[in-house]
Amino acid sequence: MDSQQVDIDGSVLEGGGQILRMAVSLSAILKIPIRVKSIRAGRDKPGLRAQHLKGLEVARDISGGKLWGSSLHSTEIVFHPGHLLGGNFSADTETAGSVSLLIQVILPCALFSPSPVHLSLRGGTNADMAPQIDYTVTVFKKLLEKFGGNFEGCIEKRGYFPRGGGLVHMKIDPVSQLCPVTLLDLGQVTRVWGRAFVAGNIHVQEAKKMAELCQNEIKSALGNIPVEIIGYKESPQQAVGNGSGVNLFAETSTGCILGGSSLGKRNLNVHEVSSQAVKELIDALKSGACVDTHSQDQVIILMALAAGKSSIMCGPITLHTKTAIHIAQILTKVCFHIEECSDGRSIISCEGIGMKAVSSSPMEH
Ligand SMILES: Nc1ncnc2c1ncn2[C@@H]1O[C@H](COP(=O)(O)OP(=O)(O)OP(=O)(O)O)[C@@H](O)[C@H]1O
Repeated sequence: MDSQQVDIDGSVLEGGGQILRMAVSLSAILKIPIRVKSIRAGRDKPGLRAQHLKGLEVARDISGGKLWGSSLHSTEIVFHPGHLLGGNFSADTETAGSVSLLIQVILPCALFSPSPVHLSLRGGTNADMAPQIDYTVTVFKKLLEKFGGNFEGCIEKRGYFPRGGGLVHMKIDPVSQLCPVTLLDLGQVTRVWGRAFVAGNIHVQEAKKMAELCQNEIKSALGNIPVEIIGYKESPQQAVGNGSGVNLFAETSTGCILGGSSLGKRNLNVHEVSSQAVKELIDALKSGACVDTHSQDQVIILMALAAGKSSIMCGPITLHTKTAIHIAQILTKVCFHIEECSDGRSIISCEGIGMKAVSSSPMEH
């Protein structure tokens, strides 16, 4: 290991799990040993939760690295990466801990592995405070494709709070380099689609009602464009436990894709669940930003690693995005610029480092 160990403060800005995920991914890709302290100090229950722990363990394995301090509730870890590997990897959060957040830490590593990476990930597929898996395989996938990356995702089983138990398979193809992306014009909305789902002991009529409500609200907000929201019940073979929610997506004439989503909760009725998702989507579209508030922080790592200048029109910069930029700047030394427009939007740009994948690995997993 020739680089010096870098200290990362997990309490800065958002102070959540994203700091750990980004730091570990970049550490593995750039082969920079790190120590992350004060992990999730900004959260009610600081330290590693199952989802963070399992993500770390796969990052360790995919990078042939060494990990110290990785136990539940630990607030400090040391990670020394080795060489990235292709092959098969699996993780199980054993809770409703989000599969999408496992993907957030593993996928960037897999992009720079010497051969395809196959993942089998168990946990919550549609969990709160995280991308629903539908968002990852639709919105994030399309954005990743713009950077020249790709993956195939297969949702074999869905899992909800509190049991989890969902199962997602992914195949991630390595890139030689990521290409930079310019997204400055939202264009016109050309199509909205989505799904309202229920599973377990919730009646299919709830899903159908949510779909109808979303369809009507979107039509009245956006006018005469194709809108197709389906409502259905997951079969018992396709889902573990009870759950419900909505995932909406909009595509525009300039190739942008934005999402809005919500999850059913005991104290929310179908009107509230559908309105939440519609509001998220319509607010994002009305802001004129080319990415929604959630993708905003998720593309930062791709921008930093791409070969050349990326510029993306965003809405007001979120704390998650500021945090992602902070970590990317420490580890890649890339300088991000934020240009504030008079209408409240912001353009994030940076000259990425042009990270190259290694062409062969000493040992496959
Ligand atoms: N509804 C949503 N749709 C898409 N992405 C989401 C959604 N909600 C949250 N995210 C994304 O999930 C990630 C959550 O990061 P955060 O630091 O809060 O992680 P965490 O691991 O859940 O940790 P913690 O429990 O410490 O908050 C961010 O990338 C955020 O953009």
